[in-house]
Amino acid sequence: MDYFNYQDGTLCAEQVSLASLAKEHGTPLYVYSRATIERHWQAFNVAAGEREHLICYAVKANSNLGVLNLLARLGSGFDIVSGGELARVIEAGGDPSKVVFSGVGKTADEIAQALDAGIFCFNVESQSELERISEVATARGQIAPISLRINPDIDAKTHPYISTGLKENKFGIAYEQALSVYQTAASLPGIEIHGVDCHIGSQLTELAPFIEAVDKLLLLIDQLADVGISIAHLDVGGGLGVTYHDEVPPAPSEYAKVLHERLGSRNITLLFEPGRAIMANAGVLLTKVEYLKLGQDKNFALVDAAMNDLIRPALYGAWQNIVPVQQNQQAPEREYDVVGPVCETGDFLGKSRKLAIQAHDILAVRSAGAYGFVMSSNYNSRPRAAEILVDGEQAYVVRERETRPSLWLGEHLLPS
Ligand SMILES: Cc1ncc(COP(=O)(O)O)c(C=O)c1O
Ligand SMILES: N[C@@H](CCCC[NH3+])C(=O)O
Repeated sequence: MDYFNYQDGTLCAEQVSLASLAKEHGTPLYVYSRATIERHWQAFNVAAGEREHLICYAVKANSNLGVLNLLARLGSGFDIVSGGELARVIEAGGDPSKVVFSGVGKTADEIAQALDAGIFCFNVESQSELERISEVATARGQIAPISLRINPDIDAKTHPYISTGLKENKFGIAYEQALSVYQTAASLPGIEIHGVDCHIGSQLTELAPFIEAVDKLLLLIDQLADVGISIAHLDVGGGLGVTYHDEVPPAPSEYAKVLHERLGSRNITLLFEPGRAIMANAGVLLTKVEYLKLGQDKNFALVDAAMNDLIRPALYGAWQNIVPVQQNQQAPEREYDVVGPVCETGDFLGKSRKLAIQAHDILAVRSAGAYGFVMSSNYNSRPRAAEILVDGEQAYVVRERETRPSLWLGEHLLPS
């Protein structure tokens, strides 16, 4: 079931018409559905079943405070990659003791901040980071709970920019070195070994790479047991794909089923770090058609959202569905490139889309809830969009549109 559907010819988020939201709040506008977010999170929670587990939502996918608060209320954990994300989780009412801290470049300040907050686990990405965490913890009289992020050298079969589990990628500790780095970890004063972690990439649409990775990690866990290092949790990362176009990714239940089969009767807590699978199809980006530009070879629909609002099409050549929020009976159907006003040829939201539209119509870019607003920028001095969270018949502004003055807040002219 899709909570974004047409009711009387108008696309709605739950019970709220997107046309009316665009009218009231202006465009570009991000709109999220609470029911969808909750359903997607529960799909993981139910799939994890009776086994001890923690779902650590990947904050990077969408770090809006309203969204984080919603997930915190469900009892979610969080996967963070910066001190800023930790601060947002805490501000939103998230429980720091359910936070895992990933990322290849944690600074000493961020490590200290996470230790003080009492996070669940550091996902350590190199031996040098491990040593630094030990030093920071020891200096503060603390012990850091850690897992090592292992790079299993597996092809996730996704876009190269979001593939993270190959030897050539900067992420994690090489599988061959894992045992020896764990032994170093066991000898360091500020470190307590809790888990094994991996994350091989994002937007995976097949189970095979996940299974291959887990099998390698279970082998490692057995080798660790042989040298007296016991592992309490296995963090399988995020990465489960979604349907943007015609992909058919496995459901969380299918994914969890194979994990349960692999884990069998092992006494091990299972951690997931889903981001996209929870948020992508829980959000849309609304944009208004400003002009139609008809040409001999190409037609352009110039809209008021651009690559600064949603960079996925420009950055990865990503395809996201673009639909009118209201059927336009008057306009002829034509093929358009849907482009923004930014001065770059790469500034497009979609190419060769068949649409029956005219100026002032509102379009919805679907599947925009993950890696949408969070990757937006002020390029071309464009203010960032507002964000709305719909809950049944109610719509809440969870972030106000940037006003022009906020674009130069904190900037200074040279003294005269
Ligand atoms: C360490 C880590 N965990 C979780 C995620 C979330 O991934 P996804 O949004 O594909 O679920 C990412 C991003 O790819 C990541 O780098
Ligand atoms: N930003 C990427 C996903 C990045 C995953 C982060 N590790 C996307 O939009 O698909």
